[in-house]
This record gives sequence, C-alpha cells and structure tokens, in this order.
Amino acid sequence: MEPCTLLCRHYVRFRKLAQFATSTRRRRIGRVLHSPLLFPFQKWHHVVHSVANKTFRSFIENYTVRPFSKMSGSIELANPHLETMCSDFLYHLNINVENSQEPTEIKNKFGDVKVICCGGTVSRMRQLALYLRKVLDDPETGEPVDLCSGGHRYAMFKVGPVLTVSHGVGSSTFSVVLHELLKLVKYAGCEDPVFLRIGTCGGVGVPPGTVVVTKNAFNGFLRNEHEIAILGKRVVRPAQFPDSVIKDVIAYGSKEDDGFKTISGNTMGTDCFYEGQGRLDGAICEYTEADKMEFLKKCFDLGIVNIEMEASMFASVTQKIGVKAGDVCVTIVNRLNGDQVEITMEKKHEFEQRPFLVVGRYIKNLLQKC
Ligand SMILES: O=P(O)(O)O[C@@H]1C[C@H](O)[C@@H](CO)O1
Ligand SMILES: O=c1cc[nH]c(=O)[nH]1
Repeated sequence: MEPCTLLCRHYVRFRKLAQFATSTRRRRIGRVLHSPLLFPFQKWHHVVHSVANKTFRSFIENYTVRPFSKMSGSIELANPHLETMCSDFLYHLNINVENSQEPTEIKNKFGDVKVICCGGTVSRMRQLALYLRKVLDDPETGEPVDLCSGGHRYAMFKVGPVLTVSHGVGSSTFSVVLHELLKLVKYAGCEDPVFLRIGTCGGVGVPPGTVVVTKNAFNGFLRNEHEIAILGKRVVRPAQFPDSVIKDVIAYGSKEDDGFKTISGNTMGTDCFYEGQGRLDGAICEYTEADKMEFLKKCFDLGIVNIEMEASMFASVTQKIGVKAGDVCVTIVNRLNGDQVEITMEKKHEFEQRPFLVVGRYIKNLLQKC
C-alpha cells in the first residue's frame, strides 16, 4: 500500500477517535459528574486531535503530486474525507454512489471505462460517440443515450469502454465535471483510465485546421502552472501532461494524406476568451494592438502554439491525482492574423473531425493493448 494511502487511513481513524472523544454528550456528562475518571479521557482527546492534525498535514505534504512513473493501476484520490462518507452524490452528473464493498451498480455500469473524452459542447461529444462506434466496431445503432441528462448541466455518452462528456466553456465548468468524473472512475474501480480533452483553440503562428497535442500547459500569467483560490489562499500547482500520452497521441497523428498537420507544443489556458487571450474585440479592452502583439510574441517565445481555456486546470488536476491525460485541440483561427473566428460553421465542423481521427486511432490502439 502506498504511504499516502496508509496516512489517509490513519487520519480517518484518528479523526473518528477524536470525534468520539469530543462528542457533546461525553463533555456534558463530564461536566455534570466532575468525574475524576473522565479527566484523563478529556486530556487524551487533545492528544488524539493533535495527532490527527499532524497525520492530516503529513498526508497533504506527502501527497503533493503523484509522479508520472507511478501512473498505473487503480486511482488514488487526494482527499481523505471521502473515506468517511457512506455515499457520494455526484450532483452535476446526477449519479449517486453508495459506499459498499459489494459490486455495485456503478461498478457494473462504469467499471470497464478506459478512456474519458471531454470537450466543450454536447453536440461534439455526441458526434464523437457516433464516430467512436464506427472506429471501435460497436454494434449499437440507436441514438446515443445521455447518461447524466437528469443533472441538466453536462452530457455523457458511453461507447464500449469510452465515455464522451461535455464540459462547457472554460476551467470553472470543466473542473466541476472533472472532479465528479475522477470520483466516478475511482468508485467504479476503473484501472488506469486516460482522460483526454478534445477541443478547439486559437493558434499562435499556426494555420487554422492544425491539430495541437499539448506539451506543457501555461496559465494566463504565462506560467507553466495552475493557480486557484482555496480557503482564501492562492494555491499553485504544476500543470504538465505525461510525455507517454503526448508521444502516443502524436504517433497516431495525421498522416500525409489526411490533409492536415498534427504538432505538439505548449498551450495557454486562460480564464477569459477576450481580454485573457489579448483580444481587441471584447466588450472591454484597455490595451493597444501593439501590447497585444507583444503578448502574443511572448507566448510564441515560450513555445506556446495555441490558446484555449482549460489546459492548465486540466493538466494540474489530473497530474495531482496521478491519472494519465492529454489535450488535443484543433486551431480555428491564427491569432497572429486576427481575433475574430471567421471560419464558417461547416468548416469548423470539418475541423472538429480532425482531433476525432487522431484520438480515434490512439484509443483503438490503446484498447487493443489492454
Ligand atoms: O472544447 P471547446 O471547443 O469548448 O474549447 C475551446 C475553449 C473554450 O472552452 C471555448 C471558447 O470558445 O472553446
Ligand atoms: O481563439 C480561440 C479559439 C477557440 N477557443 C479559444 O479559447 N480561443
């Protein structure tokens, strides 16, 4: 058993003990009876509390980031509190999970999942499900069923061992469904699942229609990290995708006769489509065109070839948990030439099929190896 799992188990035990020791009923009895017998017990609960806190802190310190080399087998979530819950309602997915040792409905339904593909829109994820049916020779012919329609937030389709899930626009909506998907695959007992984002993006010096596989994910401050406010404090985490996934996806990238290029490079994930990406066409803009070009030049110098709104959060959350992940996006505008997305919806639709092709080949090969 990994040291962090051990620490986590101990923390949960200590916490239960501490809760028992501090229960109101016992304190009230102690006060009423003034029993000298209870005195050592009351002293003891402080010790239990401090050990529980120390254990928890050491869990957090030990569990900073799971090394890529350990990314295989079952998932270890980075939250000891989950072990104390007897059920978990994945609210936005509208899926309730009962904590039982027996094979549950969730294991029967999702235990075979090997790949989780996420992307902004419901229609793209539905199309991807239809596309994967062909690639994976899935005999299913009916309309793909949305498995979380009751949540009214996201859509989730299943094709054999692959889930395709919509995540909305940006990190904030994606992070919500990502937390719930990570818990879902954990509870379902999935082995070594791979998370992929299949999206659209703006290119930096790259022609529209190019497929980019992200190397390092930068945030809007041009740092290779993700920052988030937690308990009123700024928490910064690394944001890298594992080389093995990048290499494997690139290996199934476009061939000469596919008619487009697949490249790997750094991606900037911003919290805003307009000002955050240095556009001049938002409702607010307080910089000049020269400032914008200087910023894009800085991006280019950092090896950033595309800009979207999820990469740094996606890389950091998956890296923290230690699950394999990759970001595969098609460029729909070259930001060195302008800000407006001017391609037709038909062209955009055509471009969106390109990551399908690359990811479809990667998934087929991955499943054959399993
Ligand atoms: O997966 P999609 O195409 O939604 O990704 C990009 C990044 C933002 O979510 C959105 C902005 O238009 O498109
Ligand atoms: O420029 C673009 C295009 C798509 N998505 C983005 O976030 N930015």
